Amino acid sequence: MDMPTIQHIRAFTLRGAGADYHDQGSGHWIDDHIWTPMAKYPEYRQSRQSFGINVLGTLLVEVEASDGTVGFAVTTGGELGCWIVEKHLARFVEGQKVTDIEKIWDQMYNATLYYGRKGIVLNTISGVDLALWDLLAKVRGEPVHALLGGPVRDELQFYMTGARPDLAKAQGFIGGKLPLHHGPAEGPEGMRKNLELLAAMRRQCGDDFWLMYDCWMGLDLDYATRLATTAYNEFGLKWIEEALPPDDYWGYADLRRKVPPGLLVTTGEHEATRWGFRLLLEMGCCDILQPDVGWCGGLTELLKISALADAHGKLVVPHGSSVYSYHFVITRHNSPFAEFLNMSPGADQVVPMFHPQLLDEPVPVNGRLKASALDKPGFGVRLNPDLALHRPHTH
Ligand SMILES: C[C@H](O)[C@H](O)[C@@H](O)[C@@H](O)C(=O)O
Ligand SMILES: [Mg+2]
Repeated sequence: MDMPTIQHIRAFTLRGAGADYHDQGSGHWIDDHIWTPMAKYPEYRQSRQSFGINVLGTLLVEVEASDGTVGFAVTTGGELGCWIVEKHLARFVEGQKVTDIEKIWDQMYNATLYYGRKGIVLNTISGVDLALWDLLAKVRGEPVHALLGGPVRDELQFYMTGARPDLAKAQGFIGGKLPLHHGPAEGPEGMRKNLELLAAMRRQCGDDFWLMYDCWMGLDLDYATRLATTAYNEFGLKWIEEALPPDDYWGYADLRRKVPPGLLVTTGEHEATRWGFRLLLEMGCCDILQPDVGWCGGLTELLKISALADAHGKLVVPHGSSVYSYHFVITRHNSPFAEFLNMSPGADQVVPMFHPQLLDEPVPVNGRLKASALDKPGFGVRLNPDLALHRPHTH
């Protein structure tokens, strides 16, 4: 079978939720006094949007093959990502066969090494890579998971991230991950509030339901150790997530040695490439790796990260990224469950994570998603045709 070639790559920006899921309206749980590394400044404590968590917006990458097939993907990247695609990466994509995914990835990564390695450049490479997997799978008329070796289980099971673990339990999820609202700058009073919230959720959810705290890089080693120890010993916290800044590999290794055996330390959503995750593994930083497939280098890189973690006996539970992680998780033995980020303002409705950008985006039913729900070509989603696309740059 002669494989078609990639004729065009186009990059667009989109505003308003979607892949840049922090870009929400006011009154949303995801922007309500959640602790961050900026929260030491009182003026940036109430709202993460106040310091710019949503400045990037969504990057939409579209790739069109010579047979007319179009693949696409969305991630966090906005206009910066558009520039990188149109002015730099396009030359490695156009003219290549739709099967040349590995070569394209290597050229995108090495050509941007002098200014990339992580952050917006890897977000952008991830977006291109996911669009290429969508395209190849559509050309072959298969779901992406079939190109990865196929499902290893009949269904996905999810924990839910949001302000209402009590509702997550009622909706059939296996656990609830809370955002942390207070940190070191708010002293003992803040610590007390963190523990009171967890205590209340434990009372409402019972003893067996998983409860986790997501600290979004915002703590120091001493505070994280004290919070984790009391939260585990008194309220059965299952894991403490992203307690420290991503570059503090040494801090994570210390935290993991200091916390009680049985409490899991997790991180990785702001880490990128197999080399970054190798550092997390070899320095003993965490028990579960949580790469975001739209930020770590895409599916091509996530497969490498996953194999490395598997050899170390570690789980890979990708940071919530909708269908882009579901097609991966269903095919990996060391990814036994997935994250579902609740994007309803009150964290009380199960709504598509990347709404309104993806049509046909599957959502968990009773906290689960049958593998068969992913059996459409590509990632199985369509771009909402009513969206206002903006192409800020061309090549
Ligand atoms: C809920 C957290 O503060 C973040 O907003 C969330 O995106 C991420 O850390 C997660 O693990 O879902
Ligand atoms: Mg997180």
